[in-house]
Amino acid sequence: MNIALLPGDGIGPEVIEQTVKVVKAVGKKFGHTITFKEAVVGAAAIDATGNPYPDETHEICLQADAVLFGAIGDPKYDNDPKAKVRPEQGLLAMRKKLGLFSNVRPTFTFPSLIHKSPLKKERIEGTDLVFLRELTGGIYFGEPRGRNEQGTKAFDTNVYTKEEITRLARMGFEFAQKRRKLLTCVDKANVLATSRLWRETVQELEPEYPDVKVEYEFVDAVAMRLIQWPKAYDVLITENLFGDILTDEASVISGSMGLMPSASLGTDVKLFEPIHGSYPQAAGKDIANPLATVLSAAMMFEYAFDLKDEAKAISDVVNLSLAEGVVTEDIAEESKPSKTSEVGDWLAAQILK
Ligand SMILES: NC(=O)c1ccc[n+]([C@@H]2O[C@H](COP(=O)([O-])OP(=O)(O)OC[C@H]3O[C@@H](n4cnc5c(N)ncnc54)[C@H](O)[C@@H]3O)[C@@H](O)[C@H]2O)c1
Ligand SMILES: CC(C)[C@H](C(=O)O)[C@@H](O)C(=O)O
Ligand SMILES: [Mg+2]
Repeated sequence: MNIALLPGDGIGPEVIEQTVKVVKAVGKKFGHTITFKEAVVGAAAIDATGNPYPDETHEICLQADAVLFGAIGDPKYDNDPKAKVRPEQGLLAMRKKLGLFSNVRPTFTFPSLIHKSPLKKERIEGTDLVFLRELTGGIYFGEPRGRNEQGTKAFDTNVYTKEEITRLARMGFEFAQKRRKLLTCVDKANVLATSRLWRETVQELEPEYPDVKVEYEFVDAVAMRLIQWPKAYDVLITENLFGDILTDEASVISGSMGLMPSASLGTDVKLFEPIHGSYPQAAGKDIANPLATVLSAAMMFEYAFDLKDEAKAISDVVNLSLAEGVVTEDIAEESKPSKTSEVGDWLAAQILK
């Protein structure tokens, strides 16, 4: 297996480093030869080449069997709205050029962490839902975008084609068929033309999947119901921006942003990334939670290589680390939290035990 590593910025390199330890341990235990090739992306790539997603990085991704991505983003760009080149452009260009149209973002609870969520135990215990966030369309990419000549007016355009909606929705139906057979289409069809096309398209597909029950809900209502009664959901499909926002919200159910993994799937190579960002306040401090990225590697074994035992070996040791309290400060109890690097070492050692 040839894996491209894109650590990126902030805590990205630290969480990727721990994940590599875990992936290497899995390779050793199960007898896989795994090679890694590192490439720059984000602010690190701007510093090195002027381009947040250089051609060389793209080539390395295309040649890989899977990509592991850390995070991008740097306060020097976040605080300068006039910056012409931004790390986030690298992330978006990467998703677009690699054809990663579906970002699979599961939300689940960890038995030993239920009490870390600010939400009531009985509401969240047993939550098991998955968002399929459309990733290469919508307002993130629509044209025209920009400002008027005077710079006093700014605009973004939300665009979706039927084809873009159909391929994401079909994936949603297929996920639902393998799970609890409930699909929720999240939109704002009472206001937006794009959302009405989403609703219409999904309605047209319904007869092809008679075993799947489909519900249509407005995004504002889902924002509320998601934390009020998360167990009401199974598979949710939605556009790029709504999915971005709702999945950060959903991370509260599990207890920390540092826990939630994702898989970006599409037409070509598959990419695996935590849902969190570069958490600049923690960069270089060895305190960030590496588990979202480690669990993204579990998704890699499952989705890219169809190796379920290897994926389970990772999720099992993650659960063990949580139960035994070998965790970073965001989820640690009063006892001394472990460092990012200590969690990585512990997980790798456990896998090889
Ligand atoms: N996919 C990505 O690369 C991605 C995603 C989101 C944000 N960003 C970028 O990251 C930068 C920071 O953005 P932000 O502060 O809004 O989001 P963020 O996800 O980096 O951090 C938000 C908060 O979540 C928590 N958190 C995030 N990751 C954690 C981890 N591994 N362990 C423990 N706690 C964690 C922290 O409390 C943090 O303050 C920005 O430049 C933004 O553009 C990148
Ligand atoms: C950094 C940003 C462009 C990105 C997004 O909005 O997709 C992030 O929030 C994410 O969730 O991966
Ligand atoms: Mg986000």
